[in-house]
Amino acid sequence: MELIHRNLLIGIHDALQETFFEDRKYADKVIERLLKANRKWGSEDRKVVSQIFYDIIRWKKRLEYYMGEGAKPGNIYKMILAYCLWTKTHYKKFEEFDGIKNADILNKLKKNTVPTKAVEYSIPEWLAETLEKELGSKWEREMEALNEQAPTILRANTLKTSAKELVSDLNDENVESFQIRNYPDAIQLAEKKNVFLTSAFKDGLFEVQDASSQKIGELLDVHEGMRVVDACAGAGGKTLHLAALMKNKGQIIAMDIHGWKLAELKRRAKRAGAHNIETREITDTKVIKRLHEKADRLLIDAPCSGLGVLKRNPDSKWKIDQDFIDRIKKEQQQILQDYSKIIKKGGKMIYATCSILPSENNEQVETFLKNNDGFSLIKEEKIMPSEGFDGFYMALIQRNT
Ligand SMILES: C[S@@+](CC[C@H](N)C(=O)[O-])C[C@H]1O[C@@H](n2cnc3c(N)ncnc32)[C@H](O)[C@@H]1O
Repeated sequence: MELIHRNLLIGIHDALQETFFEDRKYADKVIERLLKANRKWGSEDRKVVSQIFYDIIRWKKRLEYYMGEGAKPGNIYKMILAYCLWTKTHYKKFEEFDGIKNADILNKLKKNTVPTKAVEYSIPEWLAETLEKELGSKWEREMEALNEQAPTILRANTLKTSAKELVSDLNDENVESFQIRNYPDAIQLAEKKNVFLTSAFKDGLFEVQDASSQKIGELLDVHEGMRVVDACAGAGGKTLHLAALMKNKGQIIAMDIHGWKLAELKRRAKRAGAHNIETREITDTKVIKRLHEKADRLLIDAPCSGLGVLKRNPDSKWKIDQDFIDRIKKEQQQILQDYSKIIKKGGKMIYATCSILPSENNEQVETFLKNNDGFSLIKEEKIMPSEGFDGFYMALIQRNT
């Protein structure tokens, strides 16, 4: 890789500044805006900018060690230089690098050791402790996988097409992809491309959705004509999958505490041709109470630490802390308690997260089942990032009485 154009360097710098130091600025949105504002950059330039931007976010703590100081608004060019030296990225001697002592960085690199596991895997010290406590020695394998780039996976919208047809349609638009064994509607891109520009996307033939996430819809065992509640629907990644699995028949009630996410869901549903979705913002407890014992199926895709999807959102490891995880765990148990009442007797629900911590996953389900003897576990699945796709947990639970 080469970093030889000054405007790309400045772009990467500004995007990192925003992501690291501004509140509520998320890497995916920051890079999207940067690339949109620079339409004249060619596809190779875009690739270089995205890769260096995401790699530096991923490896921030390790780079801070090589720099000999923590990241701050005044030293991000030094961090970019440390990255170029570490990864042997070819760069020009830009004026922005003037005055930075290469030798100090190179000396650290030459030692070829790092002081702690947290530096090695580039995560906060508290997170290394939490991962070790919860996963034992296998946490290192998972963190190694989480520091890789995620593949781009699409879900063919079976209301309009099939995975096989989608591969062929995308091929006609110069996007190479292939089907994935054991994931009936998933296809993987051969290389990163902006698929949102394709007519296949505009025609609603697919959604970007990781392969692990696609397993959740399938596990819920929905059928045409059922009433299904998606209680934490967000912008509807899984709702749209459920609509396709139900062949647009029956009713899906998609809920969330954030109305703006549901508005985005509606836009996506229109593009996908999904007509059986109704959205309801959760403004008070009555919204839930009205649905008690009304649903055949319930999906709780709970808010979580997001530690299973760090490949995709590496900045979140710098934005969360142990307090956040402790708080979210309390919410997860409360959501399970309150929302499980929505299922009819004999109905089923899924509790899912994109976390790899047992305390957010099976331990939550164990606590719930201990306190609610009318429910029983049918099946659970833990997908770890080292298996290739995102880390996810899902438990299928039946309401008996
Ligand atoms: C993991 S995300 C959902 C992702 C979504 N299901 C998808 O597939 O795209 C969790 C969602 O739960 C929502 N949420 C947080 N607290 C909630 C609560 N108490 N009740 C319902 N939704 C909640 C968040 O706004 C967020 O959209």
